[in-house]
Amino acid sequence: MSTSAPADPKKSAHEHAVFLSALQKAADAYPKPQGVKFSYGTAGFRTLGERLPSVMFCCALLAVLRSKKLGGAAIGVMITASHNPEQDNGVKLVDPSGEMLDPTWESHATLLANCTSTESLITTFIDLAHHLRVELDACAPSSIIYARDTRPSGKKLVEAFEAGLSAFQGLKVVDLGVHTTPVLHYVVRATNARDGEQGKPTVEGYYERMAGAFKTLIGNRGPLPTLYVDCANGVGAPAISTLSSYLGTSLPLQAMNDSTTTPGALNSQCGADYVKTRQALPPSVEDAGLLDKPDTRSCSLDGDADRIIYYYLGEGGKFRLLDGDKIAGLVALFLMDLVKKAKLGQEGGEDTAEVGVVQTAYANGSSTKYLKGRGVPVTCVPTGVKHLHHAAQKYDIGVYFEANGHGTVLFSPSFLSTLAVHEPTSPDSSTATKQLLALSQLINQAVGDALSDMLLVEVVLAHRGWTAVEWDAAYEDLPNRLVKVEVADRFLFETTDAERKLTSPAGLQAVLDEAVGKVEMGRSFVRPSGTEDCVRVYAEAKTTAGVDTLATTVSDLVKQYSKTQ
Ligand SMILES: CC(=O)N[C@H]1[C@@H](OP(=O)(O)O)O[C@H](CO)[C@@H](O)[C@@H]1O
Ligand SMILES: [Mg+2]
Repeated sequence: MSTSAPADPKKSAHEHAVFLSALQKAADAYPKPQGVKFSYGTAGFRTLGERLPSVMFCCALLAVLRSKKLGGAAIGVMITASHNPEQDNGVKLVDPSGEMLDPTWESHATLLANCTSTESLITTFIDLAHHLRVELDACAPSSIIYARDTRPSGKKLVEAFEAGLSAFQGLKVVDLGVHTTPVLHYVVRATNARDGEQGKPTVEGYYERMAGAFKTLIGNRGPLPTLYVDCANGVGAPAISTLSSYLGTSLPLQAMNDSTTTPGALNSQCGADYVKTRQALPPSVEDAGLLDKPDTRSCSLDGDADRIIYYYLGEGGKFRLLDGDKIAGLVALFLMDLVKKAKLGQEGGEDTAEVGVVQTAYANGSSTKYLKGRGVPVTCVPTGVKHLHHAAQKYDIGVYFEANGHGTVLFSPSFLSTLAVHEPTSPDSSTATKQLLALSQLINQAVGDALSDMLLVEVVLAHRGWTAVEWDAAYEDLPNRLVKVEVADRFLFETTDAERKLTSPAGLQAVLDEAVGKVEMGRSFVRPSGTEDCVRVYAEAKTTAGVDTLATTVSDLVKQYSKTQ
């Protein structure tokens, strides 16, 4: 197994035998359920919580392997199923930088999770370690940080995960307990950073850094009007309560849907996904009548608090959605103004930094037009945060958001170095430079984060002196529809051009183009979901009638072509 000669072969062989026996004993308690095929997708493993104990065990083995492979760097493990129903759960690994697991390791996770016996699991694991040239002995350091959300199945899944860890000697293990997904990503990133340059690697460090930067940015503009936060009855509820205590009076937060113990309440009739897909208020928020007061804004988090959607009631009590696209527009233009004011160029010249926005094909056409019309470079990438994150890293300041409210803003290391040594030539440029530095601390640099994004929106609104109404005035969304179509085999559907065109089934794209051409300002695309067993159809058009026709026509064509293959 080892490529280098062990110092004491006898001792080493003995240790290995002890390890194998411990692994076998632990694994026997977590057999793979029969008839289930697990797959590590965009968001890790995700299915009914009761099916996942064996997967959790495997994830412990893989996390240790990855940490040892990376010289003992801390690897994160998050147990959550985000916006999915309460009975679901899931698990994903987080790389040392706080980003999603390296995609080349996803197949290793799938391989381990599908082993049907303890023997095959152990053989597969040992072979994998050999193939990846990883030393499994206790001398090779390994460090794991894990957390879970509030789902009832979480506790048992943590036990299964810990059973996997227990087979190894000399691990450094940190159990953060019940926290949001972005907290876990932050702590992993900060733990692996040099000299605390990403903040203190603790939960307290996360809240302190964010709240401190917020107070700096708000200055004497506070206290802001109360913000109503729908917590989806998930882990966002305790997180909002903790954040509130750090914020003091600078931003009064009133939590709604904050019951984490009511059975079945999680993500039910509330939360960011509900609001975005239904384009309506959660019934509980409507009943509370809180938004009837003028200019009151509200937001919804998802079940693990990495997504956020804003909304308010406009003229005549009409529901108005402020989604990920609207957040990206608000934030990108604010950052561009700050970069300009900071005069980062030579001898007080103007901007040298590029602020870009990354979207997916789900971004509303009006948002893309709005950004491009204001000189903001826009990149379109396939669905999934890892694609957006990587594309955003190419800009000095990369703003990325999925329309559903998952996103963040990344500051490149070279841009941050420029800011750090910049010598402002005027009070305005000095203020803007300080504000950009504070923003880089406010905004989660590892992953989309509902709490940090919420504070970012509040900062921009306060600086602009805007309510939700002025923010919303940027552009009018084109009417749009998102439809799920159930087909026998969604993998028949293959895409190209950032998922905007189909290459299979043969001939379908040509008839789709024809259908789109018949509708004024029509746009539509079809792709297989990466997280659910369905094909998704997106359509938008100038009018509601047009978009309804287009969505129905395209869905019908999808059904028809899925049968003719
Ligand atoms: C249209 C849509 O909202 N798709 C979601 C959904 O992906 P699908 O591959 O479409 O199932 O879940 C992903 C993971 O949470 C998220 O990144 C993505 O935005
Ligand atoms: Mg989520």
